[in-house]
This record gives sequence, structure tokens and C-alpha cells, in this order.
Amino acid sequence: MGIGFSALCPYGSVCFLRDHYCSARVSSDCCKERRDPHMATRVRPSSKRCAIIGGSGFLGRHLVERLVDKGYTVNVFDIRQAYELPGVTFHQGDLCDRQALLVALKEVSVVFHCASPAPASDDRALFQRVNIDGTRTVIQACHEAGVQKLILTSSASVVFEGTDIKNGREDLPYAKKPIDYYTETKIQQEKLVLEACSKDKGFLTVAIRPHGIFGPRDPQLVPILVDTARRGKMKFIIGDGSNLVDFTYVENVVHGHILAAEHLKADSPLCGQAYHITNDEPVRFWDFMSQILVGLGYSAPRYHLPYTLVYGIALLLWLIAVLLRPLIRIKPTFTPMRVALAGTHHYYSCARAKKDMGYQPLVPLREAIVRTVESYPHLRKGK
Ligand SMILES: NC(=O)C1=CN([C@@H]2O[C@H](COP(=O)(O)OP(=O)(O)OC[C@H]3O[C@@H](n4cnc5c(N)ncnc54)[C@H](O)[C@@H]3O)[C@@H](O)[C@H]2O)C=CC1
Ligand SMILES: CC(C)CCC[C@@H](C)[C@H]1CC[C@H]2C3=C(CC[C@]12C)[C@@]1(C)CCC(=O)C[C@@H]1CC3
Repeated sequence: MGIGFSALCPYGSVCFLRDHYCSARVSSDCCKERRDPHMATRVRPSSKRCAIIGGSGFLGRHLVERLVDKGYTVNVFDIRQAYELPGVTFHQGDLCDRQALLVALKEVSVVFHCASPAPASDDRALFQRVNIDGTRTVIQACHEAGVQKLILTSSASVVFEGTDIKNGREDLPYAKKPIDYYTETKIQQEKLVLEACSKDKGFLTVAIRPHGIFGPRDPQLVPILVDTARRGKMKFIIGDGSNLVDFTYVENVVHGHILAAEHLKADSPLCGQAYHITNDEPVRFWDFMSQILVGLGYSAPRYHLPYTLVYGIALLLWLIAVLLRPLIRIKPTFTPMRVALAGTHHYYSCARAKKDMGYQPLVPLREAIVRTVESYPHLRKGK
């Protein structure tokens, strides 16, 4: 299938950025480029730019690399510049700053918004400012800059309240009691973006809800796991160890985002909707952790502890940390959120993404784990 082109466009192989122009007017610049017989097969539609807000981050950078591979010119907007890449222009700034954003969104038709404070932060004001106020600013800047499509990286956690979710679909209600500030503000953020979808204004939005992203350069999952193991705290399995969870390889998440951008059109079911993107292979949480740990030379956890006991302790430690905050900053490893994630079922159906955008995971879980383990030689035991 040509990516993102309607059947009218005969050159529909690469560009998704101005798809409806192409379908209507084959003489558009993007199609002219494609008709030139002297052009290389991998066309760089230089006048077509997309922007990735949060493009210096783990997911953002993988997304940028894939888009560049596909021949796109990419603007990255982030509070930090983490790397350099040909074909990528960096704009350093805070997404709450509309003027700074406008510069990065100039002549851009598709925006991917995958910036967020780290979920482990307990800074409520920061989450409110970036995820809620900042996302309002992103939407406003998109309108002003004439952006046509906004793809938000939301999270499957927006429906998670700390109790089992088995094969959860997108129609589950948002969590009434979100488990932390991160989740609370991701819910508000998703609502803002989906409500902004307007066919009349020519501004289309969609939200991708990945779950448990992992892969090379992830700053969270593997590094936190290894750090916990190195401190001798990864000996215990929370609960009976049978809880199934989604862990999603980063390349599959990127694939879901790009498919969403391609399929988001005024007449498509994607407009204003949320989509789970997973590996579609729920795995026992503790088997997954053990495979990563053993792959890196550490022992797998063996002893079982009752879930309610560990959750209670985590809650107590969190309370103590909050009370002592004016005097000392403590960051417990086993936060209530992590314990809930480690001891319950939370896996999601991606049937809607399969149906509406032809999503299928590209990298199976087993292969994804091997690639991930190989990408962290510096975290191997003894290094
Ligand atoms: N890592 C995971 O397992 C999951 C992540 N997500 C979502 O995916 C998105 C990307 O997450 P990751 O790549 O893991 O995080 P990350 O922390 O690696 O990347 C986030 C990026 O956003 C940037 N950023 C933060 N505040 C900013 C601001 N005010 N202005 C401009 N840039 C700012 C950071 O500098 C960073 O480069 C986030 O929206 C997150 O909520 C959703 C589900 C699971
Ligand atoms: C100390 C151990 C009990 C757990 C170590 C691994 C954890 C750091 C990760 C296991 C599940 C992960 C996860 C997220 C972050 C890292 C884990 C807690 C998210 C909270 C990241 C942001 C989201 O949107 C949802 C993720 C769910 C799974």
C-alpha cells in the first residue's frame, strides 16, 4: 500500500505529509518531485517538513531516525539537544513558549508531540505546566503555523488505576483515580488533543497510546532494573508472578506513530481517536524482567512477596518521603506506581490500530529483547 496517499495519487509511495493535496492535485510540488525520472528512488521532499516535539528523547529520537530514513526533513523541538543528524534541524526551547515553537513549526504540516517530564518525577507543577498548559500551547501554535496533523504520544496508562486490565480496549473510561501526577496529566493532555480535532478547520489529531516502551537507549526500564539489581534489591517477585503485561519495542511504537500520520485524513476513522500500540504479545511481567536481567548477566528474582504487603510498604515509604521533603529528598525505588505495574495484569488490545491503520508489530518480543540486551554492553554485570 502506498503510504498515506489516496488512490488518486499515482506517486503515493513515500510522502504522507501533504497527502490530501496530492490526491486532489497531482501537480503539487511533492508529486512533481516524484515524477522527475532523474530523482533517486528515495525522494527527500525537501519542502515537506515534519516536527517532533520531544525529538531528543528516547522515543522521539527513534522516530526522527525512522523519518529521516524514509526521506523526510525533520525539525526537532526539545529543551535539550541530545545528538546531531543530517537532515535534522534542532530548535532548542520549552514547548510552553509559543514563539519558540512557531519557529520550529514553520512550513511544517505534521507534528508529532512526544515530549513529557519523566514519569518518575513527583513534581506536580511541572507535569501541569508541560503536559497540560504546554499541550494547549502546542495546539495553539499548530493552528497559527497552519499545521494539518498532530499526532500525540499519549499512554495506555490513562486508563490504569492500579487494578487488573486484561486486553483493555480504547473504550475503557479514563482512570477516575489516576495513580500519579504523570497519569493524571497524560489524561488531560490526551483529552485536549483529541478535542482539538476539527475537520472544518483542517486540523486533524490522533493519540497513540503505547505501553511499556523498551529498546536501545531507553533511559528508564533497563537502567532502573539494572541499578536495582546492582543494589541487591531484585531478589523478589511481587505477587505470584503470573501477571501479564505489555512491553512494546520502540520500533513498533515508531511504526504505529508513522502509520497514524499516514492514515489520518478527514474521511478516516482516526480523527480525534486514541489507539493502543503494543507488541501484541502480553508477557508475564517477571519473565520479561528476568530475561533482561539474565541476558545482562544478573540473577533472576526468585522469592515471592505478597502484593498487598509490598504495595502497603511502598505507600508508607512514599508518604514518609513526602513528609520529609522539606528536610531531605528521598526517592524510593519501589514506588506505589511501580509496585502496581509489577504486580497486576495490564495489557491492551491493539485490534483498533490493526483495523484502522493496518498496524502489525514489526519486531517480535523475543527478537526485541535480544536487540535490547545487546545494546547495553555497559550495563552488563561486572562492567
Ligand atoms: N517510556 C515509556 O514506557 C512510555 C512513554 N510514553 C510517552 O512517550 C513519550 C516519550 O517518552 P520517552 O521517550 O520515554 O521520554 P523521554 O524522557 O526520553 O523523552 C521526552 C523528551 O521530552 C523533552 N521535554 C520534556 N519537557 C519538555 C519541554 N517543556 N519542552 C520541550 N521538550 C521537553 C525531554 O527533554 C525529552 O527529550 C512521552 O509523552 C511519554 O509520556 C507513553 C507510554 C510509555
Ligand atoms: C524496580 C522494579 C520493580 C521495576 C523496574 C522496572 C520499571 C522501571 C519499569 C517496569 C514497567 C515500566 C513502565 C513505565 C516506566 C518504567 C517501568 C515502571 C511507564 C510508567 C512509563 C510511562 C508510561 O506511560 C507507562 C509505563 C508503564 C510501564
